Amino acid sequence: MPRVLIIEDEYALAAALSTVVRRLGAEPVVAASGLGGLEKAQRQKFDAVLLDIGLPDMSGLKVLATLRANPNPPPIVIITAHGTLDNALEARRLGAHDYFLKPLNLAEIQPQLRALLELPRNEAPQTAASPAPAIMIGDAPDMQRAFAIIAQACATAVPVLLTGQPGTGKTLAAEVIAAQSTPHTLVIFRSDEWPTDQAGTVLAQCLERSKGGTLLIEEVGSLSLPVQATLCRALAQAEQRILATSSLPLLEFISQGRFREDLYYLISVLHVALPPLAARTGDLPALATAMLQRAAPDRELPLALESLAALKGYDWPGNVRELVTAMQHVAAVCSAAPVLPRHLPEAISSHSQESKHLDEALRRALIAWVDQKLTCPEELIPDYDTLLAEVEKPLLAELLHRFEDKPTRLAAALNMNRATLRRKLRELLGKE
Ligand SMILES: Nc1ncnc2c1ncn2[C@@H]1O[C@H](COP(=O)(O)OP(=O)(O)OP(=O)(O)O)[C@@H](O)[C@H]1O
Repeated sequence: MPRVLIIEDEYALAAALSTVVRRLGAEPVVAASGLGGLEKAQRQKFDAVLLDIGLPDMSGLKVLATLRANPNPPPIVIITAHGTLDNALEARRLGAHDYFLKPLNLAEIQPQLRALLELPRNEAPQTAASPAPAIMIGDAPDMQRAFAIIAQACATAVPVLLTGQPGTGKTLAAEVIAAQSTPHTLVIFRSDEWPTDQAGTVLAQCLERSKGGTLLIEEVGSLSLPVQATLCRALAQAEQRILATSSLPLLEFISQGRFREDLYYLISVLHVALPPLAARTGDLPALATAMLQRAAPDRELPLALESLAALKGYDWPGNVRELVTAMQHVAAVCSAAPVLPRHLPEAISSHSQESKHLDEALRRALIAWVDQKLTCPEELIPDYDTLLAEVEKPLLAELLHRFEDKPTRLAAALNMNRATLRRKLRELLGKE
């Protein structure tokens, strides 16, 4: 029986990971600290290691390096709460096989772990017939909410509606859910690909083919009203699980009489809303790194800070799909690391030009402001700390606003000392 070492100090997470490992027919061994994990790894042979970066006694990266220094180390998957580029790149550099972001979506981990352990199919009855879907990346609060519902969907067989702009990952999320259903047969029907007169027939065929498995109806809002009526009747005695996606505003369609309300309720027992990429720019470093690794698996292509800034400044109308293409472009044109703004597609790199203009505008405004402060007798010139406080005040107010007025989130995101931040908020903004 394969053995998996779980080095994780959060008891609940270690227990959940143990369940996943056991479900895969492997034996979990848990260590709650880095040293404990290293000791266990010395004594026993493991087929895989799940390693938390944030351990109480030592850095997970240190544990990773030590484990990797052994002859024939097993594949090591990093679990990190901070989806930062640095962590991910460092873990990759040290030879980590993969990394997962906290909070974990156990449903996603299962296929990855199964592939890692290379379990034969008969030892792993839950294995998806189709290849395991790619892992979904996302640390943003909206993505975490979506993951929580995806996890619930994986645990039941009720219909799920997945909504979001094109390219936000609706199909990917549906594939993740279908891979967890038994059996795993997934039939996909794309409503907007068929002329109205054929859609009904093709849908009926798909309903027949997917019996006992899952039917994914893509762009359900494109179905004509007669086909919607047929679907409603079919769903009353559905012999398959129904997943549906929509990038169209179904509720608006209902009020306009273009979408049946009863069908909406039938297909949306669970509702996963996937946020647009521009609303979760914090996920861009991890997403872009993963896409780059996929596009250039044999090369390390870290993104320069200016390139990251350009990615964050762009509005991503094509969402994650556009990011996938952008990183394929980078892999094709960038021959030596790091990835610079000039390696990005034109539409995106022009945003870094925009940020240069902004920097220039700020510099000019600052010159004018300093001129004004210094235009007085020398003894009246404010001291440096006063000037600095005047600049820092609007900066802090703006940053705090961006982090929902939550100093703890601001401190974590900008790597600030929490006590220092609180003091500054009190002194500069009068916030307690
Ligand atoms: N959270 C994510 N993590 C990793 N990859 C993602 C994520 N979301 C989307 N992708 C990738 O982005 C691409 C587009 O995703 P997908 O096809 O699922 O979008 P969609 O919302 O179904 O689009 P459409 O509405 O056009 O059908 C795919 O390559 C998918 O693997």
